[in-house]
Amino acid sequence: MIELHHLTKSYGSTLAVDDLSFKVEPGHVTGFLGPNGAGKSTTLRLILGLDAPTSGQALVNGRRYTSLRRPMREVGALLDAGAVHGGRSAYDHLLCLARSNDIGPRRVSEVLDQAGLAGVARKRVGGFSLGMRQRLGIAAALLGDPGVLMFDEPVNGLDPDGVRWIRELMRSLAAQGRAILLSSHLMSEMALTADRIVIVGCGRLVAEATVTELTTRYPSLEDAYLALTSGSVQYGGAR
Ligand SMILES: Nc1ncnc2c1ncn2[C@@H]1O[C@H](COP(=O)(O)OP(=O)(O)OP(=O)(O)O)[C@@H](O)[C@H]1O
Repeated sequence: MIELHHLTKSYGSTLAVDDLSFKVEPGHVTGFLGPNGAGKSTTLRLILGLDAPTSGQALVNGRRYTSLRRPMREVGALLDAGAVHGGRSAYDHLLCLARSNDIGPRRVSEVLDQAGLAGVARKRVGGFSLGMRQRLGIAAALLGDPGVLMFDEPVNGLDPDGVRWIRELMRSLAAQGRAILLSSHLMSEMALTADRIVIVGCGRLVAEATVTELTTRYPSLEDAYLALTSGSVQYGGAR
């Protein structure tokens, strides 16, 4: 479970996250939506201890990320699939991560298999396509078999087969009782994958509802999103 309590982060005069409170419960895929610059990535970074909140707190299983003894066993995350050493093989990349968290090599092979990368496990990551890097990032997130998982735009660069794989993976991870936080701008995919939605705008909570509630009140999830965020779009193009 992820819990945010009045989470706030400012960078100079920019209030990136503003008094944000919500929970990501086990057994659900919670979609995390908001316009560009709404504070989604900052929130994910704060949950992972990659940045410190100005005030408030983000807890994973009741504790701050930085106080988790073996963090990969509690929470896995895909934030930036490009952040990988290109000179290493996929297997070696995952093995390094595994060793730092007391995870054995058998698990490395399991997640490579699960991510469909077993055939390229010994190839250098530098030669991977964007979709293959996404798959590797997902394999890394799964490495510690964590109960909490966070994914930032996981379908970026994936082909239709990969998109369906991600959708089914997210749903099966939730069905196993894990808490999944999924950030994406792809409304059609979100409607098929998530069952709960949190929408932020200008760092603040705009809406928290089930997909069913939103699609009952509005013609589609996209319509709900556009109506609810109309006042908080900072970078809208001319129409
Ligand atoms: N390290 C930083 N230093 C200064 N400002 C930052 C930093 N990180 C984020 N910001 C600012 O905080 C705000 C929220 O950014 P953030 O990346 O969290 O938004 P987002 O919802 O993830 O956007 P997108 O959908 O475009 O990825 C933006 O105004 C951004 O410019």
